[in-house]
Amino acid sequence: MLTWMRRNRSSAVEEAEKPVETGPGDSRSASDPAPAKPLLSVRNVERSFDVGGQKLRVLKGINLDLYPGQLVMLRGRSGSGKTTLMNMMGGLDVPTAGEIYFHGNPLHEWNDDKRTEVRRRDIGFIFQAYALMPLLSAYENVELSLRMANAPRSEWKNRVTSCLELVGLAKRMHHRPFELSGGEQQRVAIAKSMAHRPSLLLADEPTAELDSQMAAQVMAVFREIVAKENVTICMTTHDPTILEVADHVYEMVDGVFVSK
Ligand SMILES: Nc1ncnc2c1ncn2[C@@H]1O[C@H](COP(=O)(O)OP(=O)(O)OP(=O)(O)O)[C@@H](O)[C@H]1O
Repeated sequence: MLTWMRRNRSSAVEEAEKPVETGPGDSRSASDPAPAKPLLSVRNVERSFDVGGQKLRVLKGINLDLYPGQLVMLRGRSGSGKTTLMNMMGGLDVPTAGEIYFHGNPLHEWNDDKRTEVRRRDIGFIFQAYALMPLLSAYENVELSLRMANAPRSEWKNRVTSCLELVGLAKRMHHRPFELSGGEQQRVAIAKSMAHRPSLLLADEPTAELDSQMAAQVMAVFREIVAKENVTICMTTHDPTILEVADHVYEMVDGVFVSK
């Protein structure tokens, strides 16, 4: 219950948490608010796997900060290490070396149970394949995520309805996945991933299965969620046509970030 209420922030707080743009022309005075703290920080992260007795170095010293209210993209060739990094940002895996802080907490030091708890409460995942329950309607799929997050039952109806409205599916609420297009199914998956009010949404190739028009709709929904829900979205993509929607793009080549 507390968790649920904690995420219902006032708009004043949301404004205060937005990142402050700084740059060469920035003329912030002493009275201006301090820059926002990162929601998630990745510091010198490395990840290796043992493959057939050999050490395979996949991530070779990654640094990244995600701020509240940002849409960030990771771009790179297949095999460059994007999913490996996302798995660690979401607490599904831990680095071989380096540190990951989520809300200032050392995710890299936490055991599996503690990371699972944070994941359930405060992180949402969106995958390339939509991960919906086939026999449940769009409404029931989204409701399921509130049940699993132990949100109070009295909140379910309003929250499910508003999430499905936000992704533009108010009129498709009672359709089951097979009665929806790929783009609509992905938008249900987005509504499902954000219903419990996570502060971070991680999306691995969310537009890979979609045509360009459906991909554009999904990206418009992402921008809307970032603006209205005070959530940070980090997604991977191969698609150069959607990069302009991002606040920041990290380009990954062979386990390191390179400047574009
Ligand atoms: N558990 C694992 N054990 C061994 N090797 C792994 C493991 N996970 C990932 N790898 C290897 O790490 C490399 C990077 O994989 P990763 O899935 O992170 O790339 P990616 O950039 O997300 O690729 P794609 O765009 O195709 O999804 C690949 O060579 C992969 O085979």
